[in-house]
Amino acid sequence: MPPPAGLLPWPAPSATRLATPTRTRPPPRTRVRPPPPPAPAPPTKPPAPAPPPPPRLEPVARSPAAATATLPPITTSALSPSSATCLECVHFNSCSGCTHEVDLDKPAVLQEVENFFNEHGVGDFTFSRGRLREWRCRAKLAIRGTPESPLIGLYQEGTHTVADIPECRAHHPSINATIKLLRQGISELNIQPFDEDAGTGELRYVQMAVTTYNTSIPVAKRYEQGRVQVSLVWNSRDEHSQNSEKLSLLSEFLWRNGGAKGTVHLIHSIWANFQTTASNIIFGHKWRHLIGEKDLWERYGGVDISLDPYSFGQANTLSFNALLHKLHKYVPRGSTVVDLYSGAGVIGLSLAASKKCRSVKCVEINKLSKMSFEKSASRLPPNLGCTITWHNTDASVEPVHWLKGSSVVIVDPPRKGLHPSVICALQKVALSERKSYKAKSSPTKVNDEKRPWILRAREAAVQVDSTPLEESSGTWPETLIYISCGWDSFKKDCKSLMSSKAWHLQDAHAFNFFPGTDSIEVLAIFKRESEADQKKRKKAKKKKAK
Ligand SMILES: C[S@@+](CC[C@H](N)C(=O)[O-])C[C@H]1O[C@@H](n2cnc3c(N)ncnc32)[C@H](O)[C@@H]1O
Repeated sequence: MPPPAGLLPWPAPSATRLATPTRTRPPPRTRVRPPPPPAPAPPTKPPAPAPPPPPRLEPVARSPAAATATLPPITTSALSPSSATCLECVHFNSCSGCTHEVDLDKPAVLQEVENFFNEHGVGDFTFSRGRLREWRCRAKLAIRGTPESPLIGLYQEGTHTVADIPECRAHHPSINATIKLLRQGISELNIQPFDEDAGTGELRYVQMAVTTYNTSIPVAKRYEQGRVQVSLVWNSRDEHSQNSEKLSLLSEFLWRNGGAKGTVHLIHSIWANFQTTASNIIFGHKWRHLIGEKDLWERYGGVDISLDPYSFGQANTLSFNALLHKLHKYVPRGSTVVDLYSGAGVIGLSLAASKKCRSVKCVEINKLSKMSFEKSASRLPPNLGCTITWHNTDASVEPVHWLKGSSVVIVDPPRKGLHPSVICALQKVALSERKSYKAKSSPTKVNDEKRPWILRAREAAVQVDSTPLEESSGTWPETLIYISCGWDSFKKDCKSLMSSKAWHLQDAHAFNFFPGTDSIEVLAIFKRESEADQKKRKKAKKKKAK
């Protein structure tokens, strides 16, 4: 996945960090700026009126529904005029969030990605350019400076100096509007921004997450009018600490001016997180819901998904929906699915609802995602006939256990890619050793289970629906769907998976999840190679060699 949120990497299970940009954002690159305009030719006739400035938004703002249902992917050969593809952000020089100012519709890595897939036999690779500005629906921002002049933004390249970014072109407009209100509140209420060196101050970070799912307005307006779940990271132990009065005042200020009764209803809800450690870790363990609706709902892959502020959420809502739309096509109806690195189970739940899956197992290391999973599962249509489970465990420990009984495996790991043990398990179950795995590990009786981590995962599991899971079936994955935000790690993992001839790459698509950066999101579909397939391939190769 991604360049950091507000340009951070995927949050680690219990400790999300706003590390310096060199660690958390895409690797620094030479900044790409538009070439200077050519010198004007001597006028031969009266000059034409100056062209209008490029629109702030793309000509047609794509609604979430449009992104998921109707629009075909825009391939690299259908690029729009360059005027609409520039960043034009006043913060480009000081902010480390974006590395590219031009050609936002073609991340620099795209050509390499396309070549890689072509070389590996993928004929119909597609690239979906998505929305180029105002795409970021989740941001984590540091708050520094003084009450009179607060700085709300990202660290400058390689430093802990915060660049103030009120006019960020990547942020959803509601995030920028909320930042403006927050700045006003900090000044009016004399809130002390955090001082990292001294460890003093009150407000350390803010996380903003936009929901674009508001059924009381027409679909076409939902994206533009998204509302923000604001999480204030407060430098105290809890809500009873000395300075907590100011936290209440600040949240009341925000709600009065941007909440349900404000002139514009901008803010969905306000949360507090309490964090006092001297480290870079953004969030502490205590969360409190302060004002507004407690649950934030978004529509992903055709289902309602609840995302608590401590659960992982994708930054680019529209592009993620486009990816899900594509992904669903590769999952046969009636599949048994395992969703490794599942977060709150968005992918698994959406498949359970739309593909009549017989079972869906979600495996996630962050125990805090469990509540979001449960809430989302409670909104699935009744009588799906699918057993859906969510397990709080490390996917890299005994991964074969999770692959057993599934016809489709989905992996969506953090940027560093798959753990070697997961790659190894995927290779083994697809090759001859799968026979011995069958013999060794099925059917597993709960009573006989000696592995404490498996037992812990089972204890922490949530099961929806009462249909018994067909764990004992001898099924092993035939399809592997790999979603990646880390191109370099993906290439490495892809080569490992294919090197053993266990899997072959069938299809691949890329999505412009992070315009303005050199990161790209990849959806790759692998199929297990049967012995017959292998023989056929070898035969064809020999024939070609002759
Ligand atoms: C890129 S996110 C994908 C989340 C989910 N697929 C989604 O789209 O919402 C990666 C997820 O993997 C989880 N994760 C990281 N390491 C893990 C591990 N070793 N085992 C299981 N989950 C892990 C993270 O907590 C995070 O939720």
